[in-house]
Amino acid sequence: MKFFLDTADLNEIEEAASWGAIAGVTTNPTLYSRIGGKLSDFHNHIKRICDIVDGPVSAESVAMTRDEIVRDGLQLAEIADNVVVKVPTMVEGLAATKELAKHGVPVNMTLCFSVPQAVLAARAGARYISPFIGRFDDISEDGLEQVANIVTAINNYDFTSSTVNGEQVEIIAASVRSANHVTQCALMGADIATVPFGVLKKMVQHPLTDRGLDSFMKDWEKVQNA
Ligand SMILES: O=C(CO)[C@@H](O)[C@H](O)[C@H](O)[C@H](O)COP(=O)(O)O
Repeated sequence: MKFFLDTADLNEIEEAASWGAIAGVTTNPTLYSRIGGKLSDFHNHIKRICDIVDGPVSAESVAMTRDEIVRDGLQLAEIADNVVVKVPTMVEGLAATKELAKHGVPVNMTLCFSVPQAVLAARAGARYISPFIGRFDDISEDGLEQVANIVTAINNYDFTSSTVNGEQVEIIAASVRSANHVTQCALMGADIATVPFGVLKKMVQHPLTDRGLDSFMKDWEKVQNA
């Protein structure tokens, strides 16, 4: 399983990259607005992220029609070799994904909430598919179960004939809110979990690690004073 960082914050990306923990970054319009991002600086900002991270960096198109998404996507793909264009799972998005894949541009189909949406995304040539966990939990449904169904359905088939360079489509579990979400995603075989920095920090922690470390340090002090 790989981890992407779900943020547009350069400090968080630099810190997490220094831990050797992340294989990529995902951003979205909300995350960019959260850091006070400006439209005029968007492409430069994505470039800065691409310079820090040695792996795919998802940048979202906010266009709504096929042609606009394709135009937007081709421009985003020009920013750096590791840009992945994020496209919403909708009819225009599927058509744009097919077109972008033909141009050799990898697409991450986002806002995916069902097995049929995921299979359609894979057929259209998406390189990544992002089902959301937390948003289901927000409406009192089981987000983990939905993502597990999508992982199973996608793994039932070979979609390599549709993707750029015949690469295998990968599932990015998104809207991850807790370390337990990560545990369950790993057990169900999700390829990637994209996690906010706060969740990444919690993933490192365990109270028994802290307790064990504390007792080792105390015993080592005894050794020094013996
Ligand atoms: O779609 C992807 C990754 O491909 C993510 O960036 C996705 O937009 C985010 O995980 C979600 O928007 C965050 O969701 P939430 O925790 O705010 O509900």
